[in-house]
Amino acid sequence: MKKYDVIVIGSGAGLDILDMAVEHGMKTALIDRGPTGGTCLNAGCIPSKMLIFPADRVMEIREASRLGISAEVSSIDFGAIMRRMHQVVNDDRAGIRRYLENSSELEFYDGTGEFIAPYTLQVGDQKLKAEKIFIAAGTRPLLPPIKGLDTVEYLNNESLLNLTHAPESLIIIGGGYVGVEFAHFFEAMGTEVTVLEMQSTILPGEEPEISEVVTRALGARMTLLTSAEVTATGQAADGRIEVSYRQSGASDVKTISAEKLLVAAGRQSNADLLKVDKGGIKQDPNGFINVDEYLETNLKGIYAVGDINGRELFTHTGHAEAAVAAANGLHGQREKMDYKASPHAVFTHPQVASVGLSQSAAAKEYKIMIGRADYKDTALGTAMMNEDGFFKVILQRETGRILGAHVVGPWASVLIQEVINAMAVDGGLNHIASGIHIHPALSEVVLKALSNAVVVED
Ligand SMILES: Cc1cc2nc3c(=O)[nH]c(=O)nc-3n(C[C@H](O)[C@H](O)[C@H](O)COP(=O)(O)OP(=O)(O)OC[C@H]3O[C@@H](n4cnc5c(N)ncnc54)[C@H](O)[C@@H]3O)c2cc1C
Ligand SMILES: NC(=O)c1ccc[n+]([C@@H]2O[C@H](COP(=O)([O-])OP(=O)(O)OC[C@H]3O[C@@H](n4cnc5c(N)ncnc54)[C@H](O)[C@@H]3O)[C@@H](O)[C@H]2O)c1
Repeated sequence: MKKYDVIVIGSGAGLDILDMAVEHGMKTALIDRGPTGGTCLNAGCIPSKMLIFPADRVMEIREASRLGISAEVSSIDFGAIMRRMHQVVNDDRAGIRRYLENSSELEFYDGTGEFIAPYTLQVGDQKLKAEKIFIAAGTRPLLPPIKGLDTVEYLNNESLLNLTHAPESLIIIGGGYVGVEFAHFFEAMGTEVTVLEMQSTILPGEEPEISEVVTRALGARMTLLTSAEVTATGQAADGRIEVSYRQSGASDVKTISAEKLLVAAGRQSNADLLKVDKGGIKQDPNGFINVDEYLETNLKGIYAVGDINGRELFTHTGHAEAAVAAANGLHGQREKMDYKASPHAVFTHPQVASVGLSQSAAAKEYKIMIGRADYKDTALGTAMMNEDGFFKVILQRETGRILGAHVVGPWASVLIQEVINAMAVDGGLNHIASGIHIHPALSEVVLKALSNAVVVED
């Protein structure tokens, strides 16, 4: 049995904690089954955005005609786009691996860890023990209960990265984050795309008016079927994938087919691979690890951060949680994880970004004011001839504190940042307005939305 001060499981957000433990001279082990660097680097944020950036350029070229520029995409080297993505991912992964394998300050266990008792893990034939354990073992693609799915060759966010040509047609199950980001990418690459979403709208977690804008924009480029639950899949003799779905209210089942199928139906916790139940660690009914506001599990000294605690499945949140868990677990502090200004962005076309409460959630808890400005209300938005983009803020009526903000349109993920910063310090209009805004920049839409805030009657 090898004894450590600290064991970290997972090389995504877990690496932050590993670094801090090593910096403090603690005897530290990392267990990771790979690919090194975790989901974000290998099959999530990085490869998807390496692909979406060229897709955004395709859309700029297609949309240039409304500015009087006549241009068209004459050809796309899909292979080159994929190779560039692999190069970036492989280089980064190799760099992390070199550090893990060569560092004399930590011990790297390259394999699947399993709890065999509280505070005790096994990797292969090695047994490890520590009083401080940080679980950052992430999630994997969820396989929805669809008849026949195990008999067809479907893609997920990992396997699609191995495509060498853009499929002629693609059906995507799920109109959430992964679904709408890859729908944008593949359509821009020339694929005929159909998205099936069982909720009544795509991006069901966003403000309804934001989902509407995205639906209009993507709907002009592809088929979007909402309230459509996929019930069965099969493979036709010619290799095409058949997908059967029922739309709510309809009694008949319809079947469509395509060259490829992408399953983008959510994520499943990796806590089962880690056998956390044998370690006495409690999970919720969906298998995510229960943590308190300090990110500690039911066992003292064992923390769970990132996707595996099921709170928010975003890289930036995982890193913020890692900082809190490290402060508590390594430095003996009592810091609570604060999600109030935890944002997200969806890199589809148009981009979506959001932070804090939705309008309906805010109205349940507070008396509110709403401010909205369209991109076209600003000089640059007018120059861009942007018709649909807007920025919405939700304020607490009595205090003017920002409770939430929601954006759809170009650079949404960047525009929202100043609101995130203001929210992090419980700020309002004054926090945003105290900085002079460059004219004529798109950031004026943020200031305009806040200045337009009006009382919403209960
Ligand atoms: C297609 C896609 C695009 C995304 N885009 C974005 C984005 O743009 N922005 C954003 O913020 N988020 C994005 N996300 C979400 C983001 O990737 C995740 O929230 C983040 O990677 C989770 O990090 P983590 O450290 O919790 O887990 P992971 O990065 O998944 O790391 C877990 C590690 O633990 C290892 N592991 C698991 N079980 C064991 C075990 N038993 N023993 C040893 N090792 C184990 C795994 O192999 C893995 O290396 C995206 C996700 C997907 C799927
Ligand atoms: N830009 C980003 O930050 C980003 C990008 C991609 C993924 N992510 C993270 O990864 C997570 C997983 O993404 P995701 O898109 O796989 O999950 P998701 O939960 O966002 O969306 C899955 C969708 O699939 C639908 N669905 C499930 N079963 C279905 C069926 N049988 N028929 C039709 N529709 C069905 C669900 O209703 C849901 O809307 C996200 O929640 C997010 O946290 C983040």
